[in-house]
Amino acid sequence: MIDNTPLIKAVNVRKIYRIGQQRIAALDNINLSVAHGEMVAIMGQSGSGKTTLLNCLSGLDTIDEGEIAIANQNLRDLGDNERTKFRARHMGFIFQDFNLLPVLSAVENVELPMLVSRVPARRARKRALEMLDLVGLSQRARHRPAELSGGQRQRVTIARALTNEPTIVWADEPTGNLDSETAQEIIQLLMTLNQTQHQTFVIVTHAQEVGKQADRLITMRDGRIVEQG
Ligand SMILES: Nc1ncnc2c1ncn2[C@@H]1O[C@H](COP(=O)(O)OP(=O)(O)OP(=O)(O)O)[C@@H](O)[C@H]1O
Repeated sequence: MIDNTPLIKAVNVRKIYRIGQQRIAALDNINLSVAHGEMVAIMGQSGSGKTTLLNCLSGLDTIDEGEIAIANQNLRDLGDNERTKFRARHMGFIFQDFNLLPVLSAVENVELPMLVSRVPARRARKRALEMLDLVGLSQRARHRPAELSGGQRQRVTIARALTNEPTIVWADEPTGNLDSETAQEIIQLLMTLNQTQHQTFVIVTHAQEVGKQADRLITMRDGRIVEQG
């Protein structure tokens, strides 16, 4: 049977930040659906709510109104611990600043989420090496982050995000700390993973190139989606 349910569904989502008397509607009536295998870019000016949207969709942050369902699971129905487990099982994350552990080698960084999920050590090592191969870094498996270039570090982060075969990978400014040539390589890698592995990506970015190459571009302004091409 064909599964037509969207992988990500957000209905009338609002998120308010309160600082003293001030209320900021960081997300204002967001409605959004993302299908399995889509590559979606979220763009918009600084402060328009992109990171807030990513954090709310991924359950890192809570919402004030509306509903968010991921793979048919309403996030509201999960307690904190359950939400953490749900994230570990279904989601991978890529951030601008890589978030790699400096004392671990590339392969150890990549296998970490698997060891946390209690994958046996030998299997985790094998898969981590396969993932590093997939992102073109097999020759650097024993290097620590400080011994890698920015682009190579981001490849390690991407390999780590994909190890647990996540349903969705969220990326917040994945090329933000990279020069334009390296950024283009990373975008190309994400596109290839989207096409060959059918990996669903939701990417917050300022890079026009990502917006142009994604299946769909969502533009935000003042907490609202103003365009969903
Ligand atoms: N923890 C917080 N407390 C209060 N206000 C916040 C908080 N986080 C974000 N905001 C406000 O919410 C709005 C949306 O912020 P957000 O970080 O989502 O924007 P963004 O589009 O990701 O910006 P940038 O491109 O600069 O990263 C902004 O007005 C911001 O000042």
